[in-house]
Amino acid sequence: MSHRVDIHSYGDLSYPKDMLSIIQDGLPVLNGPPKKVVIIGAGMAGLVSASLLKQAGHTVEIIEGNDRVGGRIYTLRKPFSEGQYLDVGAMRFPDIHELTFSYLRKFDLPLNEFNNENDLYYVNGVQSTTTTYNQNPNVLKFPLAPEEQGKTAKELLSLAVQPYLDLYEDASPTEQERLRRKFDRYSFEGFLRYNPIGVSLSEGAIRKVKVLLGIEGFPELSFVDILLDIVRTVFNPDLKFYEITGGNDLLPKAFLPDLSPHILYKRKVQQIFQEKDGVRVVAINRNTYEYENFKGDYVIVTVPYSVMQFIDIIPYDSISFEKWKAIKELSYVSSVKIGLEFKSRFWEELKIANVLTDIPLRYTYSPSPGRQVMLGSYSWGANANLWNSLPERERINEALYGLSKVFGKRVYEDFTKGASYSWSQNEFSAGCFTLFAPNQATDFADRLYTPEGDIHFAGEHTSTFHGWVEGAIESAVRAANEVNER
Ligand SMILES: Cc1cc2nc3c(=O)[nH]c(=O)nc-3n(C[C@H](O)[C@H](O)[C@H](O)COP(=O)(O)OP(=O)(O)OC[C@H]3O[C@@H](n4cnc5c(N)ncnc54)[C@H](O)[C@@H]3O)c2cc1C
Ligand SMILES: N[C@@H](Cc1ccccc1)C(=O)O
Repeated sequence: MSHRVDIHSYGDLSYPKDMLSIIQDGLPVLNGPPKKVVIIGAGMAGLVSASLLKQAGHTVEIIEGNDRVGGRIYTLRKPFSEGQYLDVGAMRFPDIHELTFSYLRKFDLPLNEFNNENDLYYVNGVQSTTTTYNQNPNVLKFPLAPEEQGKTAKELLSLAVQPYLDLYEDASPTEQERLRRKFDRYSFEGFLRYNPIGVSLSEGAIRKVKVLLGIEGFPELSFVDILLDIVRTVFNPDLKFYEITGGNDLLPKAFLPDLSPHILYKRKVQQIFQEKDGVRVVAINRNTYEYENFKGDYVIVTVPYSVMQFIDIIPYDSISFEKWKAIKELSYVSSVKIGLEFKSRFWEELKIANVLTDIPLRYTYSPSPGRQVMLGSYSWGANANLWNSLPERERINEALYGLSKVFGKRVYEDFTKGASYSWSQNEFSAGCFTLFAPNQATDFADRLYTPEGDIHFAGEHTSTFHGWVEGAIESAVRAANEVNER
């Protein structure tokens, strides 16, 4: 699979070229009077759009429901020891995400490589190093058809999707859009079973692909979105991943010296009024439980559409039926992460850092040197919902038990403290990130991001990089440019 993730960007700015120049040189300072812009949400989309608009001379006010900036970039430091932490939200940045790296460099944040390599499979009751598996893929005992024998999950997936990629890879953006829509009706599982243009895989081969390429939790979701967002990034061995040394929350926090005076925390927005002279945002102040009004010429909403359903827009029909449909139907994936702090880095003795398994853990990532908090379990979709059934204490016990099957009783001897985070139980996201269901790319198309009246929309869900910080930034640059040009 090719190194570059194919890019189609919404709006009239090119990705990454136009967007990089805006990040580096600012928005064009237009000759109109400065505008008052209310921005809802202080995650990356809110922070980037606010910083660009402020730099271009506009007045910005950021209304944030939580008590911190960052949103789904969240570095959990309590209850871990001093200097220890777990990124329970965004944890890795692929080096092809040029907008993200533009900000990491702009703020001169210290980076270290994120070890994204899988060392061990524990699947179908079999433990095998990745090396052994690559030499003999049959070692994991998936029941395969004769012509599938000896093939890795990546080879099986290529059998099925390469004809689509061959069509797509060198096509024009218009042709790529047509192809995306043509295959938008397929779920990932559906494409592999009824393959419209390639080899249909056996049931055993489909399970092998789902488990080993991270789709097991949401095979019912869009083939096209999953292929672009996960398979060709997270499981792409050609990409290098990085993290911020000290925690990824240092990225949103880097905006604070400039934006702190403009952020109001613990204000949960409940209504947006579109009025003759602009917009009025009503929020409940979580300190005083009083309602507060914020007026502006325009508003940029960066809130995930999942929780956007708790916000009224008045008049209701001041935004289109199609936009309401997108807000009410857009698919969000759940995710649970479990952090376990240990006295030692015992996994180094076994030379096993990252594990991919079909037991409830699903993915285990060991921390970079100097850190003792392991991401004991990281799961998505249905696999995450399994963990949502457990109270915190049980989640930690089950995660330790799962790890002990790989790492032995050292897990219990060295364990000191743990914590879990479930994103579907977060009132400010009600999920982890967007992943289209079949037909949603076609159904929603441009409606996801287009402004309506004086309301503009940003956030990873309105971007072409669902589930990545890159998407939040891309959407923020687009939305800030839209407002700046009005
Ligand atoms: C578990 C997990 C793992 C991830 N891994 C990666 C990764 O490794 N690499 C990567 O690049 N990306 C990753 N992502 C995706 C990345 O974190 C997001 O795409 C990005 O942070 C989203 O930014 P945003 O500004 O669009 O939304 P958010 O960060 O969600 O910001 C929205 C803001 O709005 C606020 N808000 C919500 N409702 C209201 C309201 N009613 N009133 C006021 N404020 C409100 C929220 O508190 C939040 O601060 C991951 C996400 C999760 C959850
Ligand atoms: N950004 C997520 C990967 C992801 C993106 C989009 C959909 C699903 C998963 C991570 O790195 O963990």
